[in-house]
Amino acid sequence: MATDYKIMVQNVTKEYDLFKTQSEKLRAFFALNRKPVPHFWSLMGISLKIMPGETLGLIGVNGSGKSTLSNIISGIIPQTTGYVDVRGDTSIIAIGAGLRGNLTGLENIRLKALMQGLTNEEIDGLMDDIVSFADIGDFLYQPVKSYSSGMKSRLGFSIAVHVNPDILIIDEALSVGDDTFYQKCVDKIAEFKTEGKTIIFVSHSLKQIEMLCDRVAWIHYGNLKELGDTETVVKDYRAFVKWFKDLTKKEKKQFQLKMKEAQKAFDIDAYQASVVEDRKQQNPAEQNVAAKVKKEFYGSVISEKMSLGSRLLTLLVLLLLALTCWTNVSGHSLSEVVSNPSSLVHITSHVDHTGSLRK
Ligand SMILES: Nc1ncnc2c1ncn2[C@@H]1O[C@H](COP(=O)(O)OP(=O)(O)OP(=O)(O)O)[C@@H](O)[C@H]1O
Repeated sequence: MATDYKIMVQNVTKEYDLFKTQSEKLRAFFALNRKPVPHFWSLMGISLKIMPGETLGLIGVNGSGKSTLSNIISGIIPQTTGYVDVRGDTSIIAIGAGLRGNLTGLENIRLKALMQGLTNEEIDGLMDDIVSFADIGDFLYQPVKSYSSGMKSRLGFSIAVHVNPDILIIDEALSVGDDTFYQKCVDKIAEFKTEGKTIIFVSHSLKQIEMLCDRVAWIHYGNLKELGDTETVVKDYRAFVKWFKDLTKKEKKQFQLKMKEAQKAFDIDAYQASVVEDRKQQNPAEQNVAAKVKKEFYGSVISEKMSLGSRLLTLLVLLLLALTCWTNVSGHSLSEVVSNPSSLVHITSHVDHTGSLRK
């Protein structure tokens, strides 16, 4: 049944503005005439469903959008368009994901568990198990910023599997551990599978994918290239990797450039129009398709961009704030300044011998 899914992702896109510096970002924020900023579409319309108890693998070359998708599903970052329905609590394990560098391992355990909704008593009850699974010795009392990536992964994995999530998202976390820890994680994942939990498993290791996943989604430069049973998708992906490896250095560069250019040139309005057209063809009797699709695209997302009106309002508030501060410093009353703005340049306040501000 279509409603049986645990996770549904529909027409999900993710756009990044490519500012070179922070000051460029700030200038663009206050600019009233929007200069075109280079964009990059990390995801260009992903739709898929994940069933309860299923382990779905995410594969694809570096930068194809796997982490972006898993971060959107786990709620770490918002999508630009589209609908994401996650029916249950998620716990994401990526190398160091959600760990605070300045806090010790122990403090991180408590913080992450509290954020997952556990009480202090429940955390006390789990602490020994989490510590023993992570097995990082005295590093537990050190700030996480001093950890190696393997240690971060151990701690992150241990916390994530012990807070008992419905949905486990594992993003490359097994790639940095040693063999013993790797085996422990694989056993834990197998245990989760038998308990019927839903797992998203992101990995470059096709062997791990083949061993653990029921189905696989191949993400290819922001698109869902293939979704299907593990054997077929992994076979097709291997063929692509072989094809790519056989290219000359120049051809490889050209191919990558072409794919990245397509991600920069992606037209969200044209994509939306194509979704409307597909839907009309599939279901000619359906009414108000364009309006429905628009709602599905933007109904559940908060715009990350401010409208011109909001920017003008922010600018006005900041100016008023600056004026109030300056009026205060100048020692004049607000009504004086309003009736005679030039009084602002004549500061009447001074600091007396006790260090207090006097008018
Ligand atoms: N904050 C950001 N700003 C701009 N671009 C970003 C940002 N985060 C990710 N990207 C870009 O989005 C694309 C997808 O990145 P993502 O990390 O999802 O890929 P991935 O498939 O997980 O890669 P990998 O296998 O290397 O981990 C990349 O081209 C990346 O450079």
